[in-house]
Amino acid sequence: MVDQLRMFLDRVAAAVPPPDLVNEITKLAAEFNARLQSHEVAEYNQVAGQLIDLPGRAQLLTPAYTVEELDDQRAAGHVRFGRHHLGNNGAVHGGAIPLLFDDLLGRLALVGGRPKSRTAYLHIDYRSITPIDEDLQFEAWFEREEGRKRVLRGAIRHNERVCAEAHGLFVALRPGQP
Ligand SMILES: CCCCCCCCCCCC(=O)SCCNC(=O)CCNC(=O)[C@H](O)C(C)(C)COP(=O)(O)OP(=O)(O)OC[C@H]1O[C@@H](n2cnc3c(N)ncnc32)[C@H](O)[C@@H]1OP(=O)(O)O
Repeated sequence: MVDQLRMFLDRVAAAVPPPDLVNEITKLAAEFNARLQSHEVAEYNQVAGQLIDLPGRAQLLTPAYTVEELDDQRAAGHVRFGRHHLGNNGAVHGGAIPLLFDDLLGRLALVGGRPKSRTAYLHIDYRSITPIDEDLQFEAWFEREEGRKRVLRGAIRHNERVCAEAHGLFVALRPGQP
């Protein structure tokens, strides 16, 4: 379902459908929404975002990324941004790139039994165009840990070319801290 929804977003972004088809699809989408509404659960019971083996852990906000290597210091894998992530001229929207890094670095910050943390800052350097509809490689790693502070870095590459780099501080939450 999540794969189809991601594809739907890409199709909506790319298509210029005739009015009849727009009306038909709007009705179908309204029906899907109504059917799902009756199955809504509280945040802590939802599965979207918890399905760690699915691309982007089935979190629709996040680009579909797949972790292929993971230990308690480093993660690596690939990501593909779709048409609905387009900024312009074939380049990924500048706001979609921090989404990937926040999720990826935030996830690595948890590995190895570390307590939950929240992003205190996330700095992105846009080094070159990040293309949509291409398989891109990413890497994330720990720079250092000082008490509750975890400083992580990341990079996205298209083949050998660096597209974007990230530098983030994640602060481990105290017990009971939201
Ligand atoms: C299957 C599931 C997978 C799950 C995989 C899930 C991955 C998703 C990850 C997503 C993560 C997010 O997006 S989280 C959402 C976005 N972030 C937020 O909403 C956070 C909002 N901010 C906060 O809640 C707070 O400011 C905190 C928690 C970040 C920090 O507050 P605090 O706990 O009171 O700590 P505080 O004493 O202020 O700071 C602790 C230390 O960090 C330093 N520090 C704090 N903020 C900063 C800062 N911006 N820049 C520099 N340094 C800072 C302080 O100087 C201090 O250093 P020293 O004096 O000790 O040296």
